[in-house]
Amino acid sequence: MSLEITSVNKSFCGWTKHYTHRSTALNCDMRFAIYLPPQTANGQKVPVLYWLSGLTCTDENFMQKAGAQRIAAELGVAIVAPDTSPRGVGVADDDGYDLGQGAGFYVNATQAPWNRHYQMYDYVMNELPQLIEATFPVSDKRSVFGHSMGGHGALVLALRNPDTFQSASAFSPIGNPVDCSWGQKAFAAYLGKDKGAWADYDASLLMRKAKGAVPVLVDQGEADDFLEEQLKPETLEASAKESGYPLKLNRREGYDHSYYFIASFVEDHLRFHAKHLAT
Ligand SMILES: N[C@@H](CCC(=O)N[C@@H](CS)C(=O)NCC(=O)O)C(=O)O
Repeated sequence: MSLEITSVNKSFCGWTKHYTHRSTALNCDMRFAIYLPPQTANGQKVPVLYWLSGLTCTDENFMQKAGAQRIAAELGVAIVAPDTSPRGVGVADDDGYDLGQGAGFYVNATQAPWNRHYQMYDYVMNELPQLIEATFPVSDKRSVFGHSMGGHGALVLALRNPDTFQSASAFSPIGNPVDCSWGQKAFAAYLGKDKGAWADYDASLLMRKAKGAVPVLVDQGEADDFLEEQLKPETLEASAKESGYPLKLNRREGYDHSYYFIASFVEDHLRFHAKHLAT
C-alpha cells in the first residue's frame, strides 16, 4: 500500500503529519493528517480519535485551526483527520459547495456518476483505520468526532457500529439530514430518490431505535447561521429521549458555526473521549 508523507511539523512535543495514499475504497489518491502525541516516540501505542470535517474542508482545517494538539499531547491520544471526499481529475463533482468534491457526506454512493469514487463510509470505517493501525504506533481503541457534515458522519458511524467506537462527539452536527436541504440534496444524488436508503445515514432516525449505546457529546452554538434550517439538534434530542440514549447536548450562547467555536470547546471533547478510550 503506497503511503507518502507530504509534511511534518513538531507540535507540543509530538508531530502533525500529512500523508497521501492510494485508496482502494475511493478509487483515487487520498490525503489525511495525523497528530502523533509524544508518548509514541518510544513506540508506546496510543488510542485514536478520528475527526471528520465539514463541507468545503480538507485534511488541513482541523489541524490548523482547532488547537487540539496541546491537549492530545497531554492525554496521549492520536488524532486522524481525513479529507472530506475523493478528489481529482476524473472524480465526479458539482458546482455547489454542498455536493461532490469537499462534500462526501461519509456515505457509500449507490448512484452514477457518484458511485465510482464516493464510498466515504467504507473509507473512514474500514480502509483508513486499517491503514492507520498497520502503520503507526496506535492501539485498536477508536473514538470519533466531527463538525457539521462531519458531526453527522461521526454520529452515524458510532450509532451503526457500537462495538467499534468507545465514544462519539460532534460540533454543530447535521442532526436529521433526511429533513434539511443539505442532506436531501446530497442523499438524493448519492443514494437515489428512494428515501428508504437514507435512514441508514440519519443520526436522529438511528438514535431513535438504537440499542447499543456509545456515549455521545454534542456542542451547538446558538448563534450558528445554519442552526434552524440545517442542523436541527432538537430532533436529535427528541430521539435520545424516546430511546433513552446517553446523549449530552450543550447549547452555547453566542457561538457560531466556525472553528472559533470548535477551538473554544475542543478540550472538553478531547477529555470526554480520553476518559472513554481509557476504559
Ligand atoms: N457557506 C459556507 C459553508 C461552508 C462551511 O461553513 N463550512 C464549514 C463546515 S460546514 C467549515 O468548517 N469551513 C471551513 C473552515 O471554517 O475552516 C461556504 O460557502 O463556504
